[in-house]
Amino acid sequence: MKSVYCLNPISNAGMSRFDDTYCIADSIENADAVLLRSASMHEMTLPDSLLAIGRAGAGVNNIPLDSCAKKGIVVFNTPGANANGVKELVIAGLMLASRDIAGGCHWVRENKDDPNIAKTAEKAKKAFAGNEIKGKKLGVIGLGAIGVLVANAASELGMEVFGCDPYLSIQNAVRLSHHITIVKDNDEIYNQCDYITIHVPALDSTKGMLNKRAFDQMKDGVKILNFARDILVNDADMADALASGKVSRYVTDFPNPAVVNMPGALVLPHLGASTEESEENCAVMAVNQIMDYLENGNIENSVNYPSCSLGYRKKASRICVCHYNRPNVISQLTSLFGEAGVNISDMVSKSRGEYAYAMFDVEAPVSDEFEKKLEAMENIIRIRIL
Ligand SMILES: NC(=O)C1=CN([C@@H]2O[C@H](COP(=O)(O)OP(=O)(O)OC[C@H]3O[C@@H](n4cnc5c(N)ncnc54)[C@H](O)[C@@H]3O)[C@@H](O)[C@H]2O)C=CC1
Ligand SMILES: O=C(O)C(=O)COP(=O)(O)O
Repeated sequence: MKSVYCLNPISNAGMSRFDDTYCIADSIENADAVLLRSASMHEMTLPDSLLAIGRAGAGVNNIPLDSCAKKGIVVFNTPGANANGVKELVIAGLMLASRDIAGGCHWVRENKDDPNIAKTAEKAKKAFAGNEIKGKKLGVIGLGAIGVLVANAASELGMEVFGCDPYLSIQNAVRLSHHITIVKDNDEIYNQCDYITIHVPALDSTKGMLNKRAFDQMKDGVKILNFARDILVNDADMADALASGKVSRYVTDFPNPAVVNMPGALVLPHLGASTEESEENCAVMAVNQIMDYLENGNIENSVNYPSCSLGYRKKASRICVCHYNRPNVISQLTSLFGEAGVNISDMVSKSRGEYAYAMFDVEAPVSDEFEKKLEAMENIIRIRIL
């Protein structure tokens, strides 16, 4: 029986795919797999039993990817599965930044006991007037699953859209509307856009990228949207930019003690992916990937190991090897197979940075002694015999 532990509630659309060879554990101890959304795993002690982590979502800055790789724990995410949910909220964010919808609603609530509210509203409304987004320039930083959808939707709404992504993938490039202007660096976006929305992962290289240097290049009164991660924006510099009027609105999906106290900031409680549809899509994708890894050893959409597949397991045994990406590992493995008289009927080997993964289908079951020999080899992180 394989044991799965959930650190966050995961949609039943995904959980119901687990058959009776799985149990949902109430502790991480002895778990084979963990499923989660935004819970942080950085301070957790992970059991030796843990083989896989499935992030039902895109961002993986809540998971210690490298220390997991070193323990042979494969971490998966669900690319694109919640992108439409986020796109729709970003479009709402553009409206919230342009029209004082929040201020207007607040005024109505505050005046709810006024019997003449209909008449008073007609006088009060001028305080909440705004601008239209049509014809304005939008800069999209990061043209991944979400950025492309936001760029295309904003263009459909009549905005002039500029996008920047130094690592733009071919798949995303072909999804991008031909109305979008691709620029070479973010400075071109900072210089000319009325609205800027950021859709990059939280990495050491992107942390604090929207800072004083960036704000100084922007147009006065620029509106910033952050539905990616709070640490992408330098909060102290944002507070100054809002106070000086350089930034006229900051719409963010990430409350923290600094941002909730900034006048001009409109803060949502991380709602981007909180739609029934996104929760279902992410859960189904995460569970499918975890089941395929636990049952067949196949890796799809991992963020710390390469993609690697031999399809469904049909032979007597499948040997799956997490190892360091160093010379000679595969030849040493295949020599050991040869010495033990184990015939390989199919194999695949892939690498990703410092780590690599290999799978061997063999004709006959292998002994415990053979497994121990494989485990004892240099540069081997984990051996799994299925
Ligand atoms: N508010 C919410 O609920 C959600 C937030 N997110 C956040 O949004 C981020 C993006 O999500 P997806 O679009 O699905 O991911 P993705 O991986 O499809 O796209 C990220 C894009 O950023 C690009 N990129 C990386 N560094 C860059 C840089 N310095 N400048 C410009 N582009 C750069 C990459 O090349 C990639 O195309 C996630 O990492 C996550 O932090 C994702 C889903 C929900
Ligand atoms: O997928 C992401 O990166 C998100 O930020 C969504 O997070 P959530 O699953 O809503 O906790």
